[in-house]
Amino acid sequence: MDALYTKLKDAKEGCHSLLKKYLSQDVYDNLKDKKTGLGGTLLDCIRSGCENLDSHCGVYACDPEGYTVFDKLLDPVIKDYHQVKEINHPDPNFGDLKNLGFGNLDPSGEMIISTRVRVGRSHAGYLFCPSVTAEQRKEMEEKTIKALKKLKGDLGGKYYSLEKMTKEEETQLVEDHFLFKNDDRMLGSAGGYRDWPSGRGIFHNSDKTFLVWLNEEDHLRFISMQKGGDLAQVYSRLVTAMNEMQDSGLEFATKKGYGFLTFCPTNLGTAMRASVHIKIPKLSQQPDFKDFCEKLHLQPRGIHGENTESVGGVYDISNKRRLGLTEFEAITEMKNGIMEIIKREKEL
Ligand SMILES: Nc1ncnc2c1ncn2[C@@H]1O[C@H](COP(=O)(O)OP(=O)(O)OP(=O)(O)O)[C@@H](O)[C@H]1O
Ligand SMILES: NC(=[NH2+])NCCC[C@H](N)C(=O)O
Repeated sequence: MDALYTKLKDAKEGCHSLLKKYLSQDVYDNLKDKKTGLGGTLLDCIRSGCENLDSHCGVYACDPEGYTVFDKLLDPVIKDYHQVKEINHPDPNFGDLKNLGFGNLDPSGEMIISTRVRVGRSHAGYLFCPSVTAEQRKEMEEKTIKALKKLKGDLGGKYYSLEKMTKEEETQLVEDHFLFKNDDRMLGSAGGYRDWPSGRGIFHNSDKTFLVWLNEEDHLRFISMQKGGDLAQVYSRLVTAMNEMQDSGLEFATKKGYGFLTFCPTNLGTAMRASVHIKIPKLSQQPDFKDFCEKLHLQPRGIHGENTESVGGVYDISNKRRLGLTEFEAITEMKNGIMEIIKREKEL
């Protein structure tokens, strides 16, 4: 670990990660011999950011308790990413579904191709990617399948194990933006693809508007998505599903003031990312495009996921902050930002 830390410390050009910013020699010395009750180490938290100097965040939590044991590093990273002065995340509040104050963000259907809202969740008491075992992943898979079987009506569906899927089925699901893949070098170096594809899979309803990812970056990702810009419908479906999951017997990892615990500190709190795939050929060419998004607390991505390129002026634009505000505030921040994006594109 000392050699990795030296590599990070010596890095200059091209290394702007939050890990580099906050892992001072003092913090390093203070944390280097600590361990969580489950055996999680500082190395588990920092390996990816040291091996990938172009990381943005560069830190992961070894396990839920990592957020306490390694708080001297993780707390400043969390405050910086989510732009909060204190870590004091509110209780969940998804708002009043009958009175959300938004509907379809693009009724003409000219700009928004599709809308997606996801939340991450971790099973309480389990390790995260760097050290979870294949047996534990299988155990979590079984528990999750049992819980998902209780979903009824439009949310009900089937589980597809990655181990049993054909290569063609897998490729098609990835192409259609439904399924994850194993090509994120930052997640890979954090241990995200150990024992691949064992214990991984996807649950979805027949329309593929409600999906659950098992044992990708987080133990669980719950996703609602559909074509077009009807954010109210997509969000309401996710909230309904999450309400049903409360009675499903699954116990999610949380920490007071931090909300729902996830592997990456950028996802903590609501663990919610609400995105649209939107055509913005003019705005995306403006020199201030990134700053414009940043000011609206939005994050632009390419359309095949994080760290991919845009295709034909279509971008994935989502809320950047997930901690320090309620789910309803986060979705409203995203909605307001997307309305500004649409307005500016139309003016150009
Ligand atoms: N609005 C959207 N419409 C259709 N597909 C989407 C939309 N937003 C994201 N996707 C697809 O979801 C998949 C996952 O994307 P990505 O990994 O960037 O985000 P994520 O699942 O929210 O996780 P993370 O933020 O941890 O990377 C990709 O295939 C991406 O194209
Ligand atoms: N999928 C995520 N957790 N994305 C956030 C950042 C991921 C990566 N470790 C980085 O620092 O750039």
